[in-house]
Amino acid sequence: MLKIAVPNKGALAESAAQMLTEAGYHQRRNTKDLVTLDPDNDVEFFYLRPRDIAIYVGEGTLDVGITGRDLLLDSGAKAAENISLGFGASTFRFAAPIGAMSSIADLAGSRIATSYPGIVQPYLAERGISADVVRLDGAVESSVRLGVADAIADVVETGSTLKQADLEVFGEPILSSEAVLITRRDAPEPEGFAVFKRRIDSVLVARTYIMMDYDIRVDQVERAVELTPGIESPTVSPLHREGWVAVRSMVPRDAAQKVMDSLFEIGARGILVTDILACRI
Ligand SMILES: Nc1ncnc2c1ncn2[C@@H]1O[C@H](COP(=O)(O)OP(=O)(O)OP(=O)(O)O)[C@@H](O)[C@H]1O
Ligand SMILES: O=P(O)(O)OC[C@H]1O[C@H](OP(=O)(O)OP(=O)(O)O)[C@H](O)[C@@H]1O
Ligand SMILES: [Mg+2]
Repeated sequence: MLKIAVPNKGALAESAAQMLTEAGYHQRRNTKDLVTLDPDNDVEFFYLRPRDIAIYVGEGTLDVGITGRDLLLDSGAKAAENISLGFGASTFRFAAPIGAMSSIADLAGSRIATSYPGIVQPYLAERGISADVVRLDGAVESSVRLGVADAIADVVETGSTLKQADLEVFGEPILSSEAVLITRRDAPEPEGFAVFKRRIDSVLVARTYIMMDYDIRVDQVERAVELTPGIESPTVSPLHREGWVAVRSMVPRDAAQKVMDSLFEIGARGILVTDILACRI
């Protein structure tokens, strides 16, 4: 049975559970549940702190995990990223009081508060910057005002927490993070992982693409198909009306409106877009 670690709370928990539900897995009913068995799919889910998930997977106690790329790197665990999951996006950045620092060289000799010393320490060492890293559990933005640090390195999503603390980012982003699927590094693929991965891949495809149907004159099919090449190749079916065909093709969701405009301009009619609920590509 495949053992899968899922964030029990925090920024990634809800989206992870949603993705697993879309992939056809049974998720816990109560947010206090620690474990859920899904015997129909031969998997077991363990709800853990996102920060601890890479440790369990790296040790081989659990086969697969969903966590943040930043948490994976910070842990130093023997786990590797398998697929990025397209949610929980954030950047990891240095910040300091407005006007105080403008490049990472300004960090030399300073105190830097962070919950991610496993990322910050090697980052500074590689650049030959010597600074004191102060490890805090959370609410790192308050540390400068409270006098325990001169700068911070933390997760930034909207930037509103930094703003509230009168801090501003400086230097290049240390890292771009998002939720990732992880497995043990340098280990054989766990039994059942291929099916699990295919199901997750399918959710990603179903979210990224829509299905587009339209009718077009035969003499315009080649131009239309260039606009909607699909993944393999579009389906072209005859229509009862002489000289016309029906085309069905998958189109990236974010391009759908533009593609419809272009199709309409070359004479396509009855252009319909539908969501893909599930798929195997
Ligand atoms: N707005 C956000 N705030 C915090 N983390 C975010 C945000 N957006 C995405 N993430 C990602 O979520 C993960 C951190 O999750 P979470 O905040 O639950 O962990 P934590 O900070 O260690 O735990 P907690 O906040 O419960 O103490 C990281 O991978 C981070 O990049
Ligand atoms: O850029 P923003 O949209 O403001 O989001 C980033 C903030 O959110 C997170 O904190 P979280 O709520 O996880 O609390 P924590 O600091 O206690 O972990 C993160 O640590 C930042 O503080
Ligand atoms: Mg947090």
